[in-house]
Amino acid sequence: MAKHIEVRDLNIYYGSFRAVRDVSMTIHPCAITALIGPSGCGKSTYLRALNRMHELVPAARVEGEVVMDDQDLYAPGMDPVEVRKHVGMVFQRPNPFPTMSVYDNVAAGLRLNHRRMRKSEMDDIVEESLRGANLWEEVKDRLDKPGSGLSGGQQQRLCIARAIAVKPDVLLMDEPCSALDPISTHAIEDLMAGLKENYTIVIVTHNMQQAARVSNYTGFFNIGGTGEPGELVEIDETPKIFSTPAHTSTEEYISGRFG
Ligand SMILES: Nc1ncnc2c1ncn2[C@@H]1O[C@H](COP(=O)(O)OP(=O)(O)OP(=O)(O)O)[C@@H](O)[C@H]1O
Repeated sequence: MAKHIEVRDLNIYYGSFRAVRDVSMTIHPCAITALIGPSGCGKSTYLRALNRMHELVPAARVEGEVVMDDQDLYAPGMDPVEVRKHVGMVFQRPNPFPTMSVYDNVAAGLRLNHRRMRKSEMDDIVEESLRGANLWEEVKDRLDKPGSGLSGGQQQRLCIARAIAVKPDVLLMDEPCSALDPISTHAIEDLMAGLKENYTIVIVTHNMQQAARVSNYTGFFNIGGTGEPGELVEIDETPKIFSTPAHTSTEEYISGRFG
């Protein structure tokens, strides 16, 4: 079930370096929120803080709150592994497990998460996830073949199927189309449009046309200068950000004057 997220005063560090300063935002359920901004402004760092992946980097830490439907993901005692089950992630480069079959790639998370599951039940979830990722028709006759044998766009949809198989509430996507050709990009964008009916989706993208095409809300991040932390300049409904943003720097960025 798609969840509402309230981020409050998030500061994100790598050791003593503060990469992201004081971000607060509302992330709406059943909608796509795009994060845009120049290189190094902390978009990916911020995205990884939303499912507690940031802390996997040695000496990395986060201050502030990420409240998902009243539950602070950073509350004491909250298990980060449990958080990552509810907040799934799709990365820039398709990263299927190379030696695993298409089927096993989708089943991998389920096998980790669930106690015993009947084969027929597993088959159903694998099919449902591949259908959900718009890939079933292309792979249903090669489920036992290696996932690495698929095209780049198919591999990325396989990774999305793997992410949704465990039924997360939120899907984080870090530039999911940057390694893909235009046709595969189009397929992923179509897929996102369908997925948002059931998920809260946050996507980092360098491609402003993509943000404008797929997202309902857009957040613009910027950075004061080298060594300075990234900050959220503004977030609003996407048409508003791309037509009448509140800040000059947003207008300059989306019109291509920097970044
Ligand atoms: N593992 C790390 N250790 C130390 N600093 C890091 C690490 N990863 C990122 N940073 C720094 O944190 C800042 C934000 O980086 P981040 O990758 O989040 O930016 P970004 O906006 O996603 O950039 P891009 O658009 O180029 O992917 C940068 O100054 C970067 O050098």
